[in-house]
Amino acid sequence: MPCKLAAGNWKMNGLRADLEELRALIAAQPEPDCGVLICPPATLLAPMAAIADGSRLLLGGQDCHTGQSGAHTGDISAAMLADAGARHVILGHSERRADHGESSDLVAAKARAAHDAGLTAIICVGETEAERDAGRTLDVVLGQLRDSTPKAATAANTVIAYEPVWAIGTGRTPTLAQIAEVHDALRAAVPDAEISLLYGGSVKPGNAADIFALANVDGALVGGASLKAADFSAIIAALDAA
Ligand SMILES: O=C[C@H](O)COP(=O)(O)O
Repeated sequence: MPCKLAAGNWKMNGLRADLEELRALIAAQPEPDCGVLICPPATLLAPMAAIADGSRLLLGGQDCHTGQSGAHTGDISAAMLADAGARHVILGHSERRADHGESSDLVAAKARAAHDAGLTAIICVGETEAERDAGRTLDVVLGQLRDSTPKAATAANTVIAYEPVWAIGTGRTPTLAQIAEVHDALRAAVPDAEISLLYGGSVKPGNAADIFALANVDGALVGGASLKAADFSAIIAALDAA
């Protein structure tokens, strides 16, 4: 059975003052049944690792380079993330595909680097609104899955996150039937049937339970609602109850 995971992506948000939210989250959810992961900006990984020491909270990065070291100014490697306390890394988020022109081939190379460093790669896929309107959702999502996922991916080293681009940060979510259609197709296509499938895109305390009730949704990749301990804690509780 795939592992349940509530993953928070802080994106380019968070200063040291915001570490209080992490302390509050650990206090609110000391013994979650599901995996709980926070992916902060790289600047907060080490202080978060110190706070999370002895708790069940997992930490992750938001991107990594394809190499483990070298002359790549401004980049960060999977080995560095692991050294700072990360167990996971988000790869191929639509914001990186759009802002940095990342291709699925590059995402696959980054995923191999993550695996080599012992990290679990959270590989993101998702269609734009124009692609959905053109009836291309499954073609786009399954194509990204095929091209972004290393052949050696297993449930032990890979998680897939379905994030419709038009639902990210907009307050709009697909219908439950639309989420189910994509997740059912992903389940049939992943190289290991035990790989966890996360939904992401405007997940909030108010809609989490309905999304988590879907058969092939094993958790969520949460942006805005992961920044506040109270909201993310409610989403974790909904996943534990599903
Ligand atoms: O990585 C998280 C997703 O992009 C979702 O962000 P959101 O929950 O703010 O819509």
